[in-house]
Amino acid sequence: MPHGPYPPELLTTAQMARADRLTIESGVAGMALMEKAAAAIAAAATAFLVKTAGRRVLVLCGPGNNGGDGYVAARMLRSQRFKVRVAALVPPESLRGDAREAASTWDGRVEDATSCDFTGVDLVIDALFGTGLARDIDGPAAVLIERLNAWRAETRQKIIAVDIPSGVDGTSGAIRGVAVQADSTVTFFRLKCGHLLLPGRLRCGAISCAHIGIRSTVLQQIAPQTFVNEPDAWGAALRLPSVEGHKYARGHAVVVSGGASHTGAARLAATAALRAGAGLVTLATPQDAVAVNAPALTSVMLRVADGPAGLSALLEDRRKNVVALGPALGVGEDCCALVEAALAPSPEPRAAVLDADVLTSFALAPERLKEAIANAPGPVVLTPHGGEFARLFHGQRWERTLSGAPISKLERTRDAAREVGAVIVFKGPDTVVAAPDGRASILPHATPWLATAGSGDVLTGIVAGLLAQGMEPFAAASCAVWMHAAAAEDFGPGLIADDIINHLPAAWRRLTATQS
Ligand SMILES: NC(=O)C1=CN([C@@H]2O[C@H](COP(=O)(O)OP(=O)(O)OC[C@H]3O[C@@H](n4cnc5c(N)ncnc54)[C@H](OP(=O)(O)O)[C@@H]3O)[C@@H](O)[C@H]2O)[C@@H](O)CC1
Ligand SMILES: [K+]
Repeated sequence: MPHGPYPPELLTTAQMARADRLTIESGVAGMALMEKAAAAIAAAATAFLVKTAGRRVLVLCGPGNNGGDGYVAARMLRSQRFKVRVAALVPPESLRGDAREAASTWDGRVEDATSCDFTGVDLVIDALFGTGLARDIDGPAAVLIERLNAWRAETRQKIIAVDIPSGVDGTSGAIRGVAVQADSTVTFFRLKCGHLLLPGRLRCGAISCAHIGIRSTVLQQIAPQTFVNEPDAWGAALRLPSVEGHKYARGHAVVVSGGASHTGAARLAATAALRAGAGLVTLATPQDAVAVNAPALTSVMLRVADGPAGLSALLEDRRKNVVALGPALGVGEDCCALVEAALAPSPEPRAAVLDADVLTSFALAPERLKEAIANAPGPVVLTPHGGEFARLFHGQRWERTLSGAPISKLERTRDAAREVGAVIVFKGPDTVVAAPDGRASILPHATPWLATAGSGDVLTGIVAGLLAQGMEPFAAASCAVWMHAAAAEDFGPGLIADDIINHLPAAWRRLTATQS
């Protein structure tokens, strides 16, 4: 699993190549970057070998600069008296540029990687393909990677990946044919999106990021729009309660309840909105559910709001600045009408969070949802999981471009956010948040225990609670995803949705510690 914290920006492979290029154009030799990259790899390998008393290292080198890093790391490890073998996919004489120069610094034997033997090896360094991977791997290289993975599974020996496990697409996280299963990955300058997106993330093991002499000022020209979802990315937008503030200054969220036999989800969302810091939260309940909701609430207020007219009347109070609906609301026309009431123009700004049954209800009429969002009196956040996303944005089912390049969850979320004009939280182990202006964040880690009933309802509530406090919507959605994961991590195994709510104070403590 990834280890954070990481530098905030995430790059595509094209952006990373540009960072390399800009650095080299500014007068830093490509070989100097490669030496530093290799030194980081050698340091990771040494730490592992010392810990495990291992001695024998096999470095697998590919046809580009990733292979170049491998040759230099091999030389460095041999100078520390480890027993190092190098096996390459192509003869060193066929290499070009920095990779050729790097290979020339290795004066030992170079074996043919496609027939190399793993027997007795303590550690493999995977320097086959990095950010230059351009197509699916097939033929002898694919067979080699399959043999390598089988060796690891059988012997439980370890693999360190140079930059990214070979076969993982650095931009999309897709597996291009086959991919190395690494135990750790040492990347350079900034993580790539493919390190955090599934399935790529699962191939990386623990990820570390080394500084190799690329200055962060190159990012001014590259202007990345994707960020690791950690407090560095959105902490500045947090609204912490002030000493002189009162509850109305922290906003008033309304959460809409389903009917009498479907009330729990909305109560989870409402309680989570309070814990996320909303000053007041009202549960808008149909008359038939009052008797169920009333005894189950304490700090959340209860108001009857029957149908779209009832909700419109409730929202006439201009202090109610956020409305959340979807959890257990029921799928169908009634649900769509409630959403239209919630998003109806209003003299005061009012944000909305739409989840669950709302997303399914509009699956057959996405244009209608788009129109309601366009006329809404404030920002809108949609929080689909994979199934809801696929239903609502079925036009975006393609996973590859016409040229065969994978289209990532990140790009699909970004396109959908632009298309619908709302911030989208595409949930999953690699939750992506994207804004219509192109900004996006990816959650670097989430406990599998978060996949539990009601977890999504709690997330909806946290987003609503942060929006109520006036947080900018992309930051609010990203922060909510982070807090949700942090609370779950704090609780640990056995988690149920109620525990996420109860552990939000721990997430707040972690968050405020990063801000001081
Ligand atoms: N100076 C720098 O820039 C620095 C770069 N650094 C390091 O360089 C790495 C990037 O290097 P890179 O751009 O040379 O790409 P890399 O990943 O080695 O592969 C390209 C080669 O693979 C080939 N190929 C592609 N796909 C294939 C496939 N499916 N099956 C078979 N072949 C395939 C492709 O062939 P082609 O497409 O040209 O036919 C080409 O020959 C980066 O990850 C980092 O480790 C660091 O040292 C810091 C300084
Ligand atoms: K690699």
